[in-house]
Amino acid sequence: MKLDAVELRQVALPLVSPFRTSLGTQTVRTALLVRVLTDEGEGWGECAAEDEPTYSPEHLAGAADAIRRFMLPALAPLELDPAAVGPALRHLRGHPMAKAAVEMAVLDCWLRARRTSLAAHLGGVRQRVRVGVSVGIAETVDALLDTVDRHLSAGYARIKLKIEPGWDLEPIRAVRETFGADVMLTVDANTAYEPGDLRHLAKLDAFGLALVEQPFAPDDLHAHAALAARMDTPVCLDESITSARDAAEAIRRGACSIINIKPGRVGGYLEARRIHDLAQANGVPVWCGGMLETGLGRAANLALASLPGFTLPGDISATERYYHRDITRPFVLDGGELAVPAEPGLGVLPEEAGLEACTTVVETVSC
Ligand SMILES: CSCC[C@@H](NC(=O)CCC(=O)O)C(=O)O
Ligand SMILES: [Mg+2]
Repeated sequence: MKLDAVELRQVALPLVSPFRTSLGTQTVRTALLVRVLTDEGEGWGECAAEDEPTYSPEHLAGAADAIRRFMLPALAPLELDPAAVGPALRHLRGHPMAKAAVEMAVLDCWLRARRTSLAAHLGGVRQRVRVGVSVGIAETVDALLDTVDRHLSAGYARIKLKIEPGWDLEPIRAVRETFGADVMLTVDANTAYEPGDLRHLAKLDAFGLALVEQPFAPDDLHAHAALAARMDTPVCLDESITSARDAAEAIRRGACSIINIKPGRVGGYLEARRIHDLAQANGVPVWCGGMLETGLGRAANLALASLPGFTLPGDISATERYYHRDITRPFVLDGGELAVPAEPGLGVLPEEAGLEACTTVVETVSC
């Protein structure tokens, strides 16, 4: 498959409500979309990078620049298939989310031309996946309880609460006491705590949480291992895991016993599968994290979440959790589950009207 041209498009999707984490508050999701035009058809990819480099070192404008100036010139001369993209970009350091977006577009195009779904290509075993929802830091505990009640009524299989110093034990206790012991509950700190908070964090053991996600800095495996040794509640890593090699090291060091896999963070869906396989070989459950993706990334994440080792509900919420209007058909929760797209490629396409309505920038790079 040969690249003829690549379209880089920025879309801005207003959120239905502000989403606050320890990293800040989001009211709009600006996303970079990659469309490859090839001799075998077209394919779409979505870059997980956000406007600002707060979740990870990447940001949207930098990702677009890295794709435009370095990745496309490296790929243009090649006869491509999805497995060739990673090796062809290996000489470029970092930029996993930018690389993942390009590989995803090549995957979509290549699979559509071969009438194969991404789930089938990755080795999916489920037609539907149980999904959870991520709940931001709220103004008050009462407001949090209202939000959790709404999501439980919608049927979500797991509630994830964002926490940070000053917003942790009290809201978790209130949710547990209000909704009972049977609700699957997790927390995510997005690296907000310091090693000196270890004794405080160990108190999370009192709430029967399914996991505690990324309390410390991405590169502090020692602190995560120390907490894991002090707590019965499993420690899950997110920002720390940017490759299968990172996953192997974190497991070896006892820094995690569960992994949140985000294809953008690790450089693509093929590396995500490698992490899944490695985690399975080590008895480590995995689940699919979210980056407030549009329906393109949401569809691809459902394909990934259909693999056998994805045994915990992921952050793949229904479209309405974040957006009044998406660029693809909406994903609708049914009994706490979402259906895995079975059509070729991603199984979804942007809808012209919706796409144009939220497009802020579009450029075409000839290859
Ligand atoms: C900083 S918010 C994005 C990263 C965050 N993602 C979520 O909380 C889930 C977002 C979603 O539902 O897509 C995480 O660290 O897991
Ligand atoms: Mg996280």
